[in-house]
Order: sequence, then C-alpha cells, then structure tokens
Amino acid sequence: MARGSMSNSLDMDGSRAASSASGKMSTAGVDLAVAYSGGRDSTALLHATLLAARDAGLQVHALHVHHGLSAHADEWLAHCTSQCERWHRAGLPVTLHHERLSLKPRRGQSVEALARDARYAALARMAHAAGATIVLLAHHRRDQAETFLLQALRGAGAEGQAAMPRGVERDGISWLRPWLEQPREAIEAYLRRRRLRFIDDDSNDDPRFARNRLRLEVWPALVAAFPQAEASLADAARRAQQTIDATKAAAAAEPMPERLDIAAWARRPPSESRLLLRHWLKARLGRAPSAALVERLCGEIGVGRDPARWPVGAGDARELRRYRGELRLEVVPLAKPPAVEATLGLHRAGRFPVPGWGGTLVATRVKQGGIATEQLAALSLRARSGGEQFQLGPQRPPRSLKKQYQALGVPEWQRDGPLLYAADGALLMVPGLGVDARAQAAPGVAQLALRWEPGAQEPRQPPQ
Ligand SMILES: Nc1ncnc2c1ncn2[C@@H]1O[C@H](COP(=O)(O)OP(=O)(O)OP(=O)(O)O)[C@@H](O)[C@H]1O
Repeated sequence: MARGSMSNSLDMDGSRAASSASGKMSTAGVDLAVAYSGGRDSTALLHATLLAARDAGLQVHALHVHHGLSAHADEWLAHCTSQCERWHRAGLPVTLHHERLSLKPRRGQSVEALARDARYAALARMAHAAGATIVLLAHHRRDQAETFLLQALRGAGAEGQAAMPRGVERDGISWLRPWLEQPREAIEAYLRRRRLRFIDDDSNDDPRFARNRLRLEVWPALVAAFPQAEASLADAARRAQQTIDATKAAAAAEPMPERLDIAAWARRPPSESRLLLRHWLKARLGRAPSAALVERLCGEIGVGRDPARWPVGAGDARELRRYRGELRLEVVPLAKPPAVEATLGLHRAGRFPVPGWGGTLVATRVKQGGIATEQLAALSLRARSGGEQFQLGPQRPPRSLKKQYQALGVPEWQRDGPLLYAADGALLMVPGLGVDARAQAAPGVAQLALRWEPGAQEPRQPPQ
C-alpha cells in the first residue's frame, strides 16, 4: 500500500523512521491518524509517527475515545489533551480529536466487546471527519500472541487463530498495526529513552476480563517456562493467516458451479468448506454473503429433509434451496400462478414478462430443438390441470408431467408456471421440461427455444 509507506516503516527509532519515511512521504499525501488511548503503546506510536511526519511536512490526527466507563476517563482525556499541546508547542504536527461515548451494556452483554465495537466506530467517525484514510493502532507482538492464545482457548479455527491482521480495509479506512511484530520490551525502551509519560488503565487489572487473567496470571508463568512463547505464538498466528490466504487463493481460482454438491462440500476440512461456501455464495449472489448466512448454512445444509430453503437477505427476491443433495440459488416466484388462461403472441427472441404468472418467458433464436416462429403468433398459457402428456425426445414415449419431472429431477418450485399451447391445442412447452419433442420445428425452419423463468425481477448476474 503506497499510501502507508511511512506507517509501514515506522520503527522504534524516531529519527530512523523519519529519514526512511520522508522521501516517500513528500509525494504520498497521506492523511494519517493514530488511535491514541494515552496508554503505553499508543503514546510511543504516536510519538514515533509525529517525528516521522514532522520531517515529511505532514499533520497527524490523534484520535482519543472517551468510553465513559472508568471513573478516570476524564483524567485520561485531560492527559491526552495536555500531552498533545506540549508536543504541539515543541513543533510536532499533532491535532487531537476526541469523542465521548455513553455505553449502556445490556444484561449479559460483554462490556469488553461493546467497548471495542463502539471504539472502532468512534475512531472511524473521527477519522472521516478529519479526512484521514489511515488509522494506526499500537498493537504489538505480545498483544498478538495473547490474541492467538485466547482464540485457541475458545476453540477457534484458523480464522480466529490468525488473530489480528497487520492491515485491513474497513469503512473506507486502512487500519494498520505497524508494530505488530515488535516485542513489548522495545516499546518500553522507546518510552524510557524519550522520557515519555503515559497513563495506566486500571481496568487492565480487572480479572473479570479473560485477557487480563491471561496477562496477569498465565503469561508470567508461560514465559518463565517457555522464553520464546511470545515470538512462537505470534508466529503461529502468522502461519494461520498464511493458510487462510492460500485457501482463499485456491478457492478463488476454482470455477464455481451453478449448484453446490453438498456431499463433496462436506468432505472438505471445516476451515476450507467455510471458505468454499462463502466463495460459492459470493459467485452466485453477486455480492459477499453475510457472516450470519454462512454460519447458518454451515450448520444446516447437511441436515434435515428436502426441500429446505434459506432466505439470502431482506429485499432479495431469491432464496437458497437444497434439492437432491445440491444447493442452488433460485428466484422466488412473486405470485402463485392463477388458474386463468392468458394469450400471447411471440414474433421474436427476447424476454417477455407475463403479469399474473410471476415470471418471464425467455425466447432465444436456435437452429434446432425450438418451435417454429409461425406457431408462436397465437399462444395460450394455462395451468396444469392433470392428465397432460409430455414427450422428452423424438424416440421417447409421451409420459405424464409428474413422471417426466421425477425422471429429470426437476424440483417442485421449478414446476410452477404456465403450460404453453398452440392455437390448435397442442402442448408446446412445459416449465422445467422444455419444448415437447412433437412440437419441435424441422431444422432450417425459423424457430425459437422457450424457457420459463420464475420471478418478476431480473435476477442479478454474478460477477465474471
Ligand atoms: N480509548 C482509546 N482511544 C483511542 N484509541 C484507543 C483507545 N483504546 C485503545 N485504543 C487503540 O487500540 C489499541 C489497542 O488497544 P488496547 O486496549 O490493547 O490498548 P491500551 O492498553 O488501552 O493502550 P495502549 O495500547 O496505548 O497501551 C491501542 O494501542 C490504541 O491504538
């Protein structure tokens, strides 16, 4: 990411960061922000960023969130304000922004999770208002190792174990963690060397939070027994991320079939099958599926009896359906076919919505297997009344629609739609089965193939 060149080269030595960054920064035109809690790590990161930005002639926006949860929150904001004023007077290019939150956790809701979500939302609002497109976060290697361990203890798979990404685009912002590979000791040394003052968040000692219990009770013993623990666990997180990246790349290279074979899908390892499902849904829906939909399908597509259906989102006229071991995306017919007769004249290829039948007749020019154009000038559309016979091929006997549907595996919902008759009463076309062999025009005659598409809306095309 060219625009993040300075943030990516920020190191623990402010002067080195400044000199390595300045050349790249002069043309980059980066609007940079740092999430500044006033704590140890973000104090060091903000300071290092300011040194680099000063030499590059850039402004840095320090963003502070007042969660309103601690009795000390006002003091922390006051500390951040006076610190930034001091830096400003010393010639460092900083502007502090803050936002006060009033969080009301519901019964049973995790305060930690609520505060984190609200914090990121507030940081995004402040960054947008300041015109910053990059926000730096001060997470370091021990944070990463802890996150890996906490995720693994919760039983998370590769995606959870990958812990925090070094950079991610969300809400129009690049969230970067330039110090994710830095040991905590290096940050402490930076603060000592620069004599920087920071605040200690008392909630970091609260044993109700899993991270604090890990940090206070487990971590010292772990590191005493395994001195490489921090580096090894952070490495394990990196490898989990590499596995995910490789699986994503493989899934993206795989052509996505129109229908998903559920048994083959279920034979894949869980982390792969989840990604494959997401990728298949994205290809079919033409947009990324919600995490909730992927979760729900993973738990439900292999169980229960056919036919099963799942909505794909509010306002979307399609739904997912399982039929005979396959998952498919179908348009939901808007209206049940009325038992009334309609007439229609077709003279050319095209799409012909049929109001009242909740679908569209699609006519395409073909050289064989279609219906002679002259026969299509006066058509009548009727509902099934029972007893109709359909012939699949020239040498095949006519059979009841029900038998033909079963033989071809046409699901229930694709059987709705009008039967098409010629003026002389001959059956021409049946939804889901196609053109009756007896009605097919001879080769060389001008002809159209007909297909019934349920749903009044144009189905969205998946991206190519
Ligand atoms: N109240 C806040 N306002 C702005 N940014 C915050 C705030 N709390 C956390 N952050 C950002 O998220 C990062 C990780 O949060 P975490 O809770 O681990 O940090 P902290 O211990 O509160 O502070 P620090 O990382 O500065 O020591 C921080 O380094 C900082 O960049």
